Amino acid sequence: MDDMKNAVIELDKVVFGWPEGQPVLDIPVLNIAAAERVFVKGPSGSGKSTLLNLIAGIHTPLQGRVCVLGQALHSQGSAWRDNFRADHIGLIFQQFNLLPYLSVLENVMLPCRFSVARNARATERYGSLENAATQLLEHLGIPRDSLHRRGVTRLSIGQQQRVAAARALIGSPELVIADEPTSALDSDSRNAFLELLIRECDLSESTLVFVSHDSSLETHFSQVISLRDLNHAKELV
Ligand SMILES: Nc1ncnc2c1ncn2[C@@H]1O[C@H](COP(=O)(O)OP(=O)(O)OP(=O)(O)O)[C@@H](O)[C@H]1O
Repeated sequence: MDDMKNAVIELDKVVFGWPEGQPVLDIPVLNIAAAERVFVKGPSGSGKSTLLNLIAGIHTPLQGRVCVLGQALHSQGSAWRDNFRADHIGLIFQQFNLLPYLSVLENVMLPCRFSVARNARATERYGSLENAATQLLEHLGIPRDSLHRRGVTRLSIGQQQRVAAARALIGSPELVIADEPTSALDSDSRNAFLELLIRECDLSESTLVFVSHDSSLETHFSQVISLRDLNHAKELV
């Protein structure tokens, strides 16, 4: 029971399938505790992104319970889940999803425009939103002045990925979810990026759930989940 109290993510008898298809996920149980660094691995098509989308409340299950930070996402409507995600979850996507018409700083500050709670946490910790974004970018290796006011399209892929990480981390969300954010990088850059990401998650006490098909990254994490083992959906086993 103590584990459950401490759980940031709890999945119970979760089944998810696309309309008119067989279930792609059938997960009897998954508990992830606060402050864990979780690596989710599995072959292409095994449902890694789908699992992340369930945890983020982007999708809801056909059956079962998905609880995040003690909230039952499966029984809430999409507007509630959108607000919950904005307040509590930082997302890093494979394609980064930065807004091309905004500067680096504006992209990083964006989540705080949609969440009073994250805005308040960022401002409290760093004095102002702009200072929060500036500090985070510097921690992640994007130096001030030269780059911060630039449009994001004028950055390298590695730099864009760090901007995406700063955007996910601003306002210290309790949960950071990253979907293959290192796939465009060489292995040295992957390791350097991961070390920075984990250090920042430690500083903001965020739980990290990180998906990759690159098993060499496993050593950075406190918990490794294999979708082959976790997922009982028949066609994927
Ligand atoms: N929008 C969609 N509509 C229908 N089927 C989908 C959709 N998105 C994904 N799928 C299917 O769901 C299954 C799981 O996909 P998912 O993207 O979660 O896998 P993944 O493990 O993240 O793959 P990859 O490593 O290639 O990104 C796959 O069979 C995929 O074809």
